[in-house]
Amino acid sequence: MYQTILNHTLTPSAIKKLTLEELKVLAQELREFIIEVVATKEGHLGASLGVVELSIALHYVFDTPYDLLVWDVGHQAYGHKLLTGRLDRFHTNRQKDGISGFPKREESEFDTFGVGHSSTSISAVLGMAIASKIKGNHDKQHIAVIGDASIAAGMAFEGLNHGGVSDANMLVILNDNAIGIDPSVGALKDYLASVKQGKNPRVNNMIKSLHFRYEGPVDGHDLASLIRELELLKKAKGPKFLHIITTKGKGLKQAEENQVKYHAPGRFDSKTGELIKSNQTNLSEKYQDVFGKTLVELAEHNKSIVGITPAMPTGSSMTYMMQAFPERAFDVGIAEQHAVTLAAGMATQGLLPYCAIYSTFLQRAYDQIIHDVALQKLPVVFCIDRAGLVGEDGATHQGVFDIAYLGCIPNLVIAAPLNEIELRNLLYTAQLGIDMPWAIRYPRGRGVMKDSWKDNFTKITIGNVKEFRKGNKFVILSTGTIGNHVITAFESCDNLDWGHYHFTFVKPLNKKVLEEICKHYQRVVTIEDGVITGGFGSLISQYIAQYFPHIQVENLGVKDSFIEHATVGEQYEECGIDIESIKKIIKE
Ligand SMILES: Cc1ncc(C[n+]2csc(CCOP(=O)(O)OP(=O)(O)O)c2C)c(N)n1
Ligand SMILES: CC(=O)[C@@H](O)[C@H](O)COP(=O)(O)O
Ligand SMILES: [Mg+2]
Repeated sequence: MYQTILNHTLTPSAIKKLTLEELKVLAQELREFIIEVVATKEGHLGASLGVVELSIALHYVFDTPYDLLVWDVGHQAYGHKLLTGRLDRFHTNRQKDGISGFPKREESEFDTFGVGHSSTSISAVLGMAIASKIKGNHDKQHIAVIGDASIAAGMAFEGLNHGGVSDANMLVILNDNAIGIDPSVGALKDYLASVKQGKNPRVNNMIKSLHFRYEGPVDGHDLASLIRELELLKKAKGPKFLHIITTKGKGLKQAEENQVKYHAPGRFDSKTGELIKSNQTNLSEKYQDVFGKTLVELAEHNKSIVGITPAMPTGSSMTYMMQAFPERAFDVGIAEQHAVTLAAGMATQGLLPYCAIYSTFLQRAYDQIIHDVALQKLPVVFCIDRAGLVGEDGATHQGVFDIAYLGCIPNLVIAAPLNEIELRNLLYTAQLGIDMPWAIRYPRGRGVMKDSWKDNFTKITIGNVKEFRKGNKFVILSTGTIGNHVITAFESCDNLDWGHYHFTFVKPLNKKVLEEICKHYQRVVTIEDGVITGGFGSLISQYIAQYFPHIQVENLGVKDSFIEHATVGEQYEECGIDIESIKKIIKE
């Protein structure tokens, strides 16, 4: 790997001394460096490649970190990280104790706002700009870089709506590459496309009508034009908007041609760009695919089923439903709140929406779950993907809160299958007829079944608890796929006096079985791959404290802290819910 201009001493003040030609070389080197590292260390690729010139131009023109720069989502900020003193550590990106894959305030003074969930940047910079004004600082600039998919979210519009009537020194840069993770959707996308084609000057009016000074569209890979525009906007006061056009994956042929796959491609050959295929054979199915394929099977027979995803068709495997029943499957863009209330509206009219949302992003739609769905007891099936620990995306993306935030909502069934077959049967059972919403949570990654999971469907009884082991003194109660760790741990421990029960349902909790368990055992250990406070462990502990106060309970799961980026295995270990930790508990 060579660097001439890009090197560890490079800082924004050094960048300012470079000529335009040198900046162009820097752009080339930055791309090569990102490609080389991401090829082996993995991570998000296409988005960062697309904003290489923008990253350089921003640090060249603005006085960062004095001027405050916020990257929306932050998956495109690798160039920014490399230009702000993190080149030496970039190979640790997303690894345990390494740098985060997203901007993070404690990591660098150049990371002015922690990000990971989309569409927060405009509100954040407006808040900063208003604070600067109140503190009497009128020359500071506050810049949000937001993508075309992220700007379509309600929250971004709320920020624009407020920003337009402020006289805050804010600059919103729309990085328009016409794609999110999957192709962008919605009317705004069409609107932006027509502006690019020069057909529709109305978009200027749309932004202008919100009282922003509008500039663009500008070629976001043309450094000279970018610098020129930014220099002009730097001098201007008040709310400003710059529309730039870029290509996601710019500079790597495959990433430009297959933008969905190269959003976060996994390992690839840095020279050829070809993906490196795993040589593992006989892999279990991914939970997302069990969901996606089962949904199609169910939808073939049950005409009331519809599918909804907010901007994650590939990630959630809603793509299967979209291909099989295009008129019954909806990608609504980054709009979790809308997705949930849309589902509620459909449910009032007799449809059965399967609303697939990552656990972490469902947090956005909390009020809608309570107010629009549960309160009205509407039959919506929340298919909560990426529930539990998610690995390298880290603290912003952990799906560890859902049991806690859903557990307190009345009129809601919460299920956590043990494996692919149970997930499939829960999806099946939900469409047999439900009189309230269901939430079915399942994790990122692959299942545990070595044989086919595509068995005949079996109805699951609400409140189902499965006894895996009978013991006499001690018992482990698990919910969800983490129960497989318990099963494996017991396989290598003989003659133990431990029992093990898997609770398919966290809500309603099967009190009858729980009572029998409590009468039989003296010590209870609960385990879950989510937060203990408010989670499965808390619910069990509450029950036991009330009715069997003599029983000793220990809760395993995520304690009161955010779990940072690492492999999922390392995160399990950190939380004490990996197989070895469980073995230790049962042996000791
Ligand atoms: C609230 C929320 N929902 C979904 C996501 C998942 N997500 C991450 S990046 C992304 C697409 C962003 O597209 P865009 O804003 O156009 O940026 P680009 O990747 O094209 O640079 C999505 C849907 C998220 N981070 N936050
Ligand atoms: C940046 C972002 O939010 C997504 O790209 C996320 O990283 C996707 O996660 P999965 O890899 O689990 O689909
Ligand atoms: Mg985009």
